[in-house]
Amino acid sequence: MLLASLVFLIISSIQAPTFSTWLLCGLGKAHIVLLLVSKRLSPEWRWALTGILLTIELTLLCSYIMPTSWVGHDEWEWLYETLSHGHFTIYDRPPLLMLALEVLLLVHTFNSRFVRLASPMVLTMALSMMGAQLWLQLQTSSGPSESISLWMAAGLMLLALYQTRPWLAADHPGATRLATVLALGLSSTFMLSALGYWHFQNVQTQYRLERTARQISDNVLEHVSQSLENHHRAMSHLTSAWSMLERPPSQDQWDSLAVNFNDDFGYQALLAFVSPSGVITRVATRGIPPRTGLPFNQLMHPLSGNAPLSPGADGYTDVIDLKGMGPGVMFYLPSRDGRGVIFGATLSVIALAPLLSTLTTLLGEEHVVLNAYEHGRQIYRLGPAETPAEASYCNVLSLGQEGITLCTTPTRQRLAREYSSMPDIVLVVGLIFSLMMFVLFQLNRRLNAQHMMERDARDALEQEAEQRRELQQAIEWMAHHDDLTGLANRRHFMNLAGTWREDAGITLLMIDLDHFKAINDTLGHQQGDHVLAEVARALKLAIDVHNGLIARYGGEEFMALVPGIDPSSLTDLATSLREAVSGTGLIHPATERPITVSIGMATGTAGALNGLIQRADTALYQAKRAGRNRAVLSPPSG
Ligand SMILES: Nc1nc2c(ncn2[C@@H]2O[C@H](COP(=O)(O)OP(=O)(O)OP(=O)(O)O)[C@@H](O)[C@H]2O)c(=O)[nH]1
Repeated sequence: MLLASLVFLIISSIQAPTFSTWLLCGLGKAHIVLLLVSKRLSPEWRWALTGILLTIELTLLCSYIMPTSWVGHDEWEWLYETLSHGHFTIYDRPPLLMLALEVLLLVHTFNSRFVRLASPMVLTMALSMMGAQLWLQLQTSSGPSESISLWMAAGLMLLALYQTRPWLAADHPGATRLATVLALGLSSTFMLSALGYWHFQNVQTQYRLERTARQISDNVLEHVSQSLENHHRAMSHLTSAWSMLERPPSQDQWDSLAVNFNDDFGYQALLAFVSPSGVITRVATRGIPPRTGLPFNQLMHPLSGNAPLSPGADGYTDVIDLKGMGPGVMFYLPSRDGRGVIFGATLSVIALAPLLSTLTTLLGEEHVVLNAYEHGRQIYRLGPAETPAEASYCNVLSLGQEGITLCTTPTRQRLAREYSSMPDIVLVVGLIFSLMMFVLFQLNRRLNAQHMMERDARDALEQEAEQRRELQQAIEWMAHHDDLTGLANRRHFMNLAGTWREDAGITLLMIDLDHFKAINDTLGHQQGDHVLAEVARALKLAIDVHNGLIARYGGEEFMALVPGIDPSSLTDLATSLREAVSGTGLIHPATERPITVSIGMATGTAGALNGLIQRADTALYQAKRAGRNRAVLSPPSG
């Protein structure tokens, strides 16, 4: 793709009609070569070369968008002509669209992050600019220069495709693509508006220029026509004067009237009085030796076919060669005596060059060039030595029998002055803005995606932490409790009891299910577990009433601790526990009566817990021995 792009640019630069096209192609080729060798270059060199190219392109671009109040056309012209040794003028700049695209593509090579973000928009811009270039060229006349800019546009377009390749190759999930398309749509609308505005303004400028050119041309025509009319009127007066004399003017009369007349009209080459036979009898000349006789007959020669002194008619020639005075026209007005007999005619020769040179100041001020044509043949050129632009406007001047065509063409300087750089500024700013807009959209989308990812990751992390916390709690609970009954285990019980004040009076109870083995044996181990769990739940409820602690001591045996050592309340306590167990509704399979527990109790202080356990255990043993389903209080220790 890169090579194809290079080929297109080489073709266009070989045939480049102007230095600007050649320069633009050259910059494009340098850009491609830079891309080709960039991997072998050190970063410093790459940056330096890119910087040089970019400086040149930006300088060219600035010549479009810098207000002329900052840097005038003359300064730009001087800069370019100096740099290009006179090849290049400010009025022959590279096509703006192509130049803007090339700058974008070059900027595109700078930063890989920017490349990824801006790629789709650069590609869209390349497509739009190529389309716009093509459309503009179809609108205007086609010629070799147009086809060359098409080659150039195609080359730059391929270059843009190449540079957006990483983005095109990347795998985009559907949502991302949709977001990109939306961002592209919005940014492209903005960009196309800028392009549209630019084109509209250019068309307006073109209309304005055509109007101005027509106006200048009309002014020129009016100026010349006015001069000729004045001349003709004056000549009629002169002729009338001879008619009033009813004879040809004497030398004195000629000198007093005709010579002054000749001096008044600077563009008049010769004024003469001609006898009916065609011989010049009186003459006043400007630039032609004041002689009478043959030389002027030569001038008169073309008149012979026109019957110059035909009675009653004013006459004039076509534009003729005035032998050494360039092209010109002869006018002649016959004079008649009182009887209407022509006794001679006044002949005036107007040379075109002096006549049109009266326009020098006007043309110079307006910066236009004047060309005069007769039958399509250029016969005269006047105006500043500046290069004329293509646009010109023509009017026909009635001079002689056929008239001549006067065409005014504004110079390029004039066009440059008429052009406002505002459309170009709007276009370039619009392009940059739409690109930035797209990048911002993309950045925003990325940030959103990143934000969502971060939020998801944070949620997942929090969830995991919560799970860990729950697991930790479960582990801790399991470490401190019996999982079958949910009661504290023996160690936890001991730890909790250790927190009680040592001198607090307490009662320790050892509670054991009666004939539990038989339950297991008869109903099964699972049912035995159920019984254990139900009894534990009932015992806990009963112990909680007394703000005590209860734990599973092991097997079918429970251990409880309640504050207080009052013997009467101990009996109530034991009774409430036994009732709680029988209240579960569980029936012992062997006796077919509610299940029962035996309880051993010991009172003392919390500080002597181990001794209390031992004494309560002994009391429990005694309760079992005494027939079960009862409570025995251990006698107070020693
Ligand atoms: N289902 C079940 N049985 C258990 C569990 N722990 C211990 N046992 C059983 O409990 C029974 C205890 O039996 P013994 O020590 O003979 O006592 P007993 O049958 O209750 O008779 P006395 O205590 O003398 O009234 C044994 O059969 C144990 O297997 C348990 O977690 N689940």
